[in-house]
Amino acid sequence: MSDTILTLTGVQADIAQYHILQGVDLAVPRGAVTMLLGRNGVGKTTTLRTIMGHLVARQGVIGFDGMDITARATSARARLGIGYVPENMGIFSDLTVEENMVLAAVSGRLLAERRDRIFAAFPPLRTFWTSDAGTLSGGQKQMLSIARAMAEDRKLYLIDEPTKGLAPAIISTMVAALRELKDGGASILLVEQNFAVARALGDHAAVMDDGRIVWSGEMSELADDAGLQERLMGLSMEGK
Ligand SMILES: Nc1ncnc2c1ncn2[C@@H]1O[C@H](COP(=O)(O)OP(=O)(O)OP(=O)(O)O)[C@@H](O)[C@H]1O
Repeated sequence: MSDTILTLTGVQADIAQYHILQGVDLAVPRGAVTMLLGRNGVGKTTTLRTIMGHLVARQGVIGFDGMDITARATSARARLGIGYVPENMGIFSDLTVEENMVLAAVSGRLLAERRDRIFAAFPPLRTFWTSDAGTLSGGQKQMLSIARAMAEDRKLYLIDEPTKGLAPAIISTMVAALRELKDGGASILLVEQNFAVARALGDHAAVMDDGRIVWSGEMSELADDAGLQERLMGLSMEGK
């Protein structure tokens, strides 16, 4: 079994007439957290969407767990074990928390053991289990969206800005839950603007600029080098 679960080689993708991904080369190690970092608008979300198949790569190869998935449908990628937590959360407001979870389980059943693990990671979901998801707070919705990705065992989680707009206390809950997911052996590719969160969770980092990966290495190396952070990501990431 290769140590790398996902590889992107020269991946290019367009949104309408715009050439957004301009040749992304990325290797995501198995059983670790890789942070995908970079300034606003450089193509991080587009990279996740292209890996999931919501956008079609017009050039390049996406390899997952030893297979070429470049031409596979999104549903096939999900069946192979890729879970995606989009930034806009992708939850159903009119359904209860429980119904949202059951729908997320491919088998249509949520195992009790898995449900208990999710309750342990996100206690508010137990409290609001029978409430409509639309009535949850922003942080609780974010928890539900990550919990939905955990409804089945995934080989790889793609998670887009899970702490965006959350209060500091909720950010710690989110970090603890993501750490638990990581400790369970999951491979995670995580887009994050909060550098403290990136530092706390990341094993590896890849930095994007203008539709390409411009740096990759150990998260600790980037975290310890303020000059490198400034050069790669600008002052906006500093001190966060
Ligand atoms: N539907 C769209 N139509 C046109 N351009 C788009 C569309 N969606 C994204 N873009 C553009 O594609 C580029 C990459 O966007 P993307 O969302 O991938 O960036 P990002 O790195 O995730 O940024 P952020 O950190 O701000 O979320 C941006 O310039 C954005 O304006």
